[in-house]
Amino acid sequence: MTELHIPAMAQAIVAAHSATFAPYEQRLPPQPTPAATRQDPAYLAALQACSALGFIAIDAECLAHAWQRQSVRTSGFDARCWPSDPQDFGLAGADPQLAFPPCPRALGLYGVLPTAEWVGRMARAGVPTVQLRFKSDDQAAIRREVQAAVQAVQGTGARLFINDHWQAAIDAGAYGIHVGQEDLDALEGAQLNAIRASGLRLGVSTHGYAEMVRAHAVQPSYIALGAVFPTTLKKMATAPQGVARLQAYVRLMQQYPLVAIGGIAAEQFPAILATGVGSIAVVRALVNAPDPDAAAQHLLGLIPAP
Ligand SMILES: Cc1ncc(COP(=O)(O)OP(=O)(O)O)c(N)n1
Ligand SMILES: Cc1nc(C(=O)O)sc1CCOP(=O)(O)O
Ligand SMILES: [Mg+2]
Repeated sequence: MTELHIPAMAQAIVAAHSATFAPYEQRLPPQPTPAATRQDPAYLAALQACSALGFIAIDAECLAHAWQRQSVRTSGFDARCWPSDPQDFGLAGADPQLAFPPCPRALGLYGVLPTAEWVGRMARAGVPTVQLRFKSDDQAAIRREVQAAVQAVQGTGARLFINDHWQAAIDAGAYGIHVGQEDLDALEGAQLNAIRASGLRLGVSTHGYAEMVRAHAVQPSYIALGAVFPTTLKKMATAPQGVARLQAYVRLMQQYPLVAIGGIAAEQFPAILATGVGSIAVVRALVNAPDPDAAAQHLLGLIPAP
């Protein structure tokens, strides 16, 4: 394959996959093709094509490398074959010594909740996985809220993850910790080792291919995939991924328990579950519901119990 073929190869990829990513393509406009970091034809074609399909630069780069590795591994370039083999993304060969403790593949309905009171209420309603997402800089208030959340789930059987405040979570004996990419960047190696040594499970947020690869480097207990749909809860740095991308991520990340998050309401549960994720995380679908306990019962009826 010579450089003359690269535009044709890129067009073949776009032609084969634009229908798959079409429902959200309108929201994800073509991106500029980033500067190439290598010269292999499959890599160059995929870099152009994935940018045209709306993948941001870091994800187009990641996909282009995977497409190149796939072409070498299968001894040929096949535009129809969207990369989904972990080894093509450098995701194979986990080190069990460095992995965080496992959690169930299916975490079921996952309530992400602003206070310990909400955590207790939803745990008592039967939500099997809950997270305290308490945003504050007041260390004393954080410790109080985390301890109250740990107490609030006692006797309910709910698994409690603490968002962001990992030291308070360890000290209070929560089930696990959830961190985002920026939280991960801010953690020093010794701090990550301290979380691992604590025995708490670790969940990590991701918003595309590059972040999934980054998350894999720490071998967390689960990986969250978001934001699937637009959310008004917080300002997102990346566009909503849509169900087609979620499906592609689930195919690739089968080695992890997977949680879908972002703008998900009852109507979308069947489509999200059909992708194969084991858990759906929601905030507003519970917290903003006119009757949160009834909303929890409704959502619990839509998702298999873990
Ligand atoms: C289950 C789950 N997924 C993603 C997030 C988002 O975490 P993060 O990126 O750290 O952002 P903040 O929640 O801290 O604003 C989450 N909390 N839970
Ligand atoms: C807290 C959070 N993190 C997201 C991510 O994609 O990382 S989306 C999100 C908000 C989810 O709230 P709702 O269910 O109300 O849309
Ligand atoms: Mg965070």
